[in-house]
This record gives sequence, structure tokens and C-alpha cells, in this order.
Amino acid sequence: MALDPLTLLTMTIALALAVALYLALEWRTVQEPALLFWSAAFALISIGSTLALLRGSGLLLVGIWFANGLLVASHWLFYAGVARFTETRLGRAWGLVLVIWLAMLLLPEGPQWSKIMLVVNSLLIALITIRASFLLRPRGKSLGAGAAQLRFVLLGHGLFYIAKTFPVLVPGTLIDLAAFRGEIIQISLVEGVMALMLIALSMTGTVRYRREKRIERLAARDPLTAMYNRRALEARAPHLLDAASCTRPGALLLIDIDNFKLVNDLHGHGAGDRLLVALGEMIRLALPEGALAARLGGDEFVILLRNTSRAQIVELGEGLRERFRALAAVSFSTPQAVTLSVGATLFDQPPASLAALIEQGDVALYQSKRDGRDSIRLVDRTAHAEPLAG
Ligand SMILES: Nc1nc2c(ncn2[C@@H]2O[C@H](COP(=O)(O)OP(=O)(O)OP(=O)(O)O)[C@@H](O)[C@H]2O)c(=O)[nH]1
Repeated sequence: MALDPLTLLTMTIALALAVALYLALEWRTVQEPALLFWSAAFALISIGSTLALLRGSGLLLVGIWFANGLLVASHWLFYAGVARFTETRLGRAWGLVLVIWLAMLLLPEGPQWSKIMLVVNSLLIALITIRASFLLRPRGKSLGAGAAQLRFVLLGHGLFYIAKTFPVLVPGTLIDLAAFRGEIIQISLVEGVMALMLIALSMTGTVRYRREKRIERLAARDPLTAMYNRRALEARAPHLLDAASCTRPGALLLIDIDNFKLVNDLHGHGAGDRLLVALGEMIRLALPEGALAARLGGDEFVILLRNTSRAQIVELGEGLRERFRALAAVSFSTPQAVTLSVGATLFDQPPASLAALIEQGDVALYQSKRDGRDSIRLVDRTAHAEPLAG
């Protein structure tokens, strides 16, 4: 069954309106501004297609030139949305597209002008759409699977609009925008309906993918220090722990603030929070390449090292201990010094689990606390273990 242009146009109006509403609702949940641009773009397509119905009543300026112009404007909004999504600045030159569109409102009617209108319109849409697809190319960090889909859908849509200009330029091709007749119009409408669905699907996919990644990132982080939390460490540790061997031992450093409660009690919880953030930053800056760090909770932090040695553990632990002691001393006055205790364990066999390793670290940490705090205790569990170091 062949669908006539009017039926296709009516389908376009309904579909574009539904997509505009859907994207607006999606925006309410996701709060991604690109969705608002895209929703407005689909609303414009719906308005433009409704106006296009008026050409049958002889309202050619509104029904053809203005309606087709809205199609250009809607693609421009697609592009603005993609620019927002990819955090790209829109150049001023892109405003020219709207100027050309306004200028086209002045075109007189007639089949020849229909052709010129169609070519200029198509090239503008192709330019905008291909540029939008270009913005979605992978750069450094991936924009995700949804963005890759959107990129190819927009590219295909742009190439279709370029291809559309070729038959228009062949002498004798029938294009009568006023009577709404001709094969190109028919093909354009079918492509339009398909593109509407594909673009809308890939747009929501793009935004949802980013949202899921953001939620994943947030779920992996401790909100105060932005370090990995225990769950994130558990997910990432096995890779590092399994790499331990006699020639490439691994280590865990369990770090706990001494007398931290005094900071909270005497200077307020906010001061305690600032100290935790400062320690997190200190750890982050001291972290060797390939190491992992996390805040386990409260005032307890952990570092996992790969391919390390006793000397490296002591150097790292002592460095942190000294810097933290100096920082706490100048920041807060307390009856007892606010310092760091570090319990470390060196291993050359993959441990049974991260929890088991943390338990071993706890034993060393307890020794430090019991012996007066402000120190590092190391338990060497390698085959060539030397006596405990202090
Ligand atoms: N400011 C702040 N305090 C916290 C946070 N989480 C836990 N705490 C506090 O950290 C303190 C940790 O307690 P402990 O480790 O037993 O106290 P401590 O004074 O460091 O004692 P030692 O470790 O034995 O030296 C408690 O007072 C908790 O209320 C947080 O996110 N922010």
C-alpha cells in the first residue's frame, strides 16, 4: 500500500509531537539541557508539518517557504542540542543559517523556485546535520554507545539530504511544492518519518547512557573526599591483588587518623570534614602509578600498591604521616596530637580476598595504636620476610 504525501505528513506531525513531548518528559527526569533543544526541534517539525498542510489551501508563503524554513530551524536546534551535549561552543557563523532561511521567505513561487528552495534547504540541513554528527565523533573519552548511534543516524540523515539535491538538479524532474507532488517529496517524507524515530531513539539512548555512567561514577565515590568507596575498591582490587608474585609483591596500607574525635568535638564536624578532605588529597597526590586508594569509612583510608617493596611502603607511609602531622598541628589545636597511624602488609601471593587483607592490615594498625600512635607498622608476609619494622 503506497502512502500518499498527505497521510505521510499527518504521520510526521503526530510522530514529531509525540517525540517532542517524550523528550520534554525525559528532560524532567534526566535534567540534560540538550533534551530541551531536541524537544523544541521536534516541536518545530510538528508545527512546520502542520503549516505545510496549508499549501493545499493556497497559502504558499506560510505553507511552503515558512514551513520548509522551520525544518532548517529544527535541524539547527538538533545541532545546538548536540553542541550542548558535547560542551562545544556554537560559532557565530551558525547564526547565518537562520539569515539564509529568512532570505528564502522572499522567493517567488513557481516550479523553478521550488527546485532552488529544495536545493538550498537540503544543503543547509545536510551541513547542519553532518556538522552535528562530527561533534559526536569520539574524542579522548568516549561519549558512549548511544552517541555513536546518534552520530551515524545524523550522518546518514545529512548524506540523504545531499543525495536529495542530485535528482532535483536533473532537468525535467517534477517538483511541485505547491501541489505537493513528485517522487522526491514522497521519498523525503518517508525518510523523514524514519529519521524521526531513529534520531529520537538514539537521542534518548545517548542521554541515558551518560546518565547511567554518571550514576555509576557517583555510586563508586565517597561523597566527601571523592575517593573510591569500599564497594568500588572491592570491584577494582582483584586485578591488582592477583598480580602479586614473588618478584612483584603487593601491599596494603591501612591509614587511620589518631584522635580525630577531638577535632570534631573541639572544632566542629565541618573542621573534621575539611581534615578528611585534606588527607584524601594528600593520599591522591602521593599515590604511585597503578596504585588504588579508597576511603573505607569514618577516618579510615586504604592504599593498595602493586610491584612494591618494604622501602617504598615505609617511604610512602612516613611521608604521609609527617605531612599530615604538620598540617593538623597548624590547623587545629588539640590536647593530644592529631596524627596518622598506618598498618601495612606486604604480600607475594594473591590474598584470599580484599577483606582478609584488610584484616591483616588491621592487626598492624592496632599495633601502631597500641604503641602510642603516630607511626607505621609493617607486617611482611612474603617468603623472604624480615622481622617487623617500626
Ligand atoms: N567530621 C567527620 N567525622 C566523622 C565522619 N565519619 C566519622 N566521623 C567521626 O570520626 C570519629 C572516628 O572515631 P575514632 O577513630 O574512634 O576516633 P579517634 O579519636 O580517631 O580515635 P583513635 O583512632 O583511637 O585515635 C568519630 O568521632 C566519628 O563521629 C565524617 O564523615 N566527618
